[in-house]
Amino acid sequence: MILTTHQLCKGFEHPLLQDINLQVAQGEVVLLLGESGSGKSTLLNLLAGMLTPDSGQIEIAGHPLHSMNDAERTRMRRRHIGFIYQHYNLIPTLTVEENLRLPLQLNNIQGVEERPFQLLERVGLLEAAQRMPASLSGGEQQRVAICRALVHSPSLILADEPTGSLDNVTARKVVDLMFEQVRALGQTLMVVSHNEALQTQVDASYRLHDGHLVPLP
Ligand SMILES: Nc1ncnc2c1ncn2[C@@H]1O[C@H](COP(=O)(O)OP(=O)(O)OP(=O)(O)O)[C@@H](O)[C@H]1O
Repeated sequence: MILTTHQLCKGFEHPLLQDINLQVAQGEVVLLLGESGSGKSTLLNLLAGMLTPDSGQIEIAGHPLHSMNDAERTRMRRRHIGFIYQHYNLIPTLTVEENLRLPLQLNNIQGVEERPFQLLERVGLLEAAQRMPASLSGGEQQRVAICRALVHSPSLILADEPTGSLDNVTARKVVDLMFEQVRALGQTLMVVSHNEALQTQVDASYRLHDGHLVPLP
């Protein structure tokens, strides 16, 4: 398993996530649905090591996230997680190419100098390599962000409402492209969305409801 959680619990003023048990295998694409405020982003942030659980365990690629200190969790996140945000979160002062080189530099990954260009070509944005993010449309920025999440071949890609800022037509194209690239590269993805129709495009779907993770048929 690439991702395992055991009896994971998290609350703020009130209990939010209760006894979350989840298993995701290498290469699986998983959809997480749930009403606004049900805790979807909180669960993703726990899996990314950006929040710590109140109790329970999280293992990513066999590494026990729950028992790591802050520095270890940051290293783990950089190396093993690719994150796709609703608002793209590209670094505005770096070119598209430089944005894609950053995960490689942070992880000291060498010998893959062509990889940013190969990924940009796959998403139809090779000509945009030297442009600044602000000069790209929202859909184009999200295609770059998908490349950034894939570039260091992380164990797990987490996407939090990746099409939430896009119009319907662009959203559809971007999400299709994200699934296509993730599957072509054999990557593992967990995507949060409000779009129930995505259930037909994934391997497993869950709904967060009343603090519990309910598998959908
Ligand atoms: N750091 C925090 N401190 C206090 N409360 C928080 C914190 N983070 C999240 N919450 C609360 O936890 C609940 C769940 O938030 P979360 O963002 O995980 O929901 P969500 O399912 O992703 O919602 P949406 O679909 O609207 O993005 C909300 O009531 C939110 O206010």
